[in-house]
Amino acid sequence: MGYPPPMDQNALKKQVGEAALKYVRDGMMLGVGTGSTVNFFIEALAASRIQLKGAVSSSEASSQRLRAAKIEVLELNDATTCDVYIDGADEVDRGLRMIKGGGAALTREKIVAAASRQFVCIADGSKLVDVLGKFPLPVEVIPMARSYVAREIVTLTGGQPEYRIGVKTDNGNVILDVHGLSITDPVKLETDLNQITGVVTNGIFARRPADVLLLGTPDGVKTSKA
Ligand SMILES: O=C[C@H](O)[C@H](O)[C@H](O)COP(=O)(O)O
Repeated sequence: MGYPPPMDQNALKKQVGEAALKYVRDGMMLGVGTGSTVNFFIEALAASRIQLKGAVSSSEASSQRLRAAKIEVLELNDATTCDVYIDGADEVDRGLRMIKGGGAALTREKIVAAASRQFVCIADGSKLVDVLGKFPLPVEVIPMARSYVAREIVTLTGGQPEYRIGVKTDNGNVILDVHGLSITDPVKLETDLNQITGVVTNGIFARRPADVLLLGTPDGVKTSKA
């Protein structure tokens, strides 16, 4: 006996999900992301006494969880803006730029993030990287353009796009995951990929990075600001 057992990834996700409550106040319009880390945040929010004005959700899955927690979910068009957006990431760098979309929710996430005053990213320590791209980059594509877009991505990036078989986004589109990238200029690649006809959006969040990163580590939650 002596040393406590190491914290597993889920314990670290729970830790940051709970820590994110600090950024949420009564009367706020809250943007809510998608994924296992956000699910811990929704649990913590449901158990808290915080009375929101409402929430805007980035996926059908998160909307269901919010409603189950008796939190009113509004359309972004009705809410107009969100005070804070809380979401996870598949990778995040020290400039608080991210890769997102491992759960196929990237487009709605990017929209809600864009319409929010503050973006708080919550992630376990394994998500922190020096250079984005080890995690295959998700790109949401209009179904009929899939092969064309895949060829254009090869030409543009040299990466290898892989069709995420059996997955349809909440917007009715498909996902290409691009392997083999080392993204040294995330703003440029985010912009360039979005110029390919048939791309809805890609999972680089660099033009609108997070404002705050809460990183779960065995030594506690580490906070970084942009
Ligand atoms: O599409 C999914 C989202 O971008 C998630 O935020 C991302 O995949 C991280 O998910 P998790 O918290 O489950 O690691």
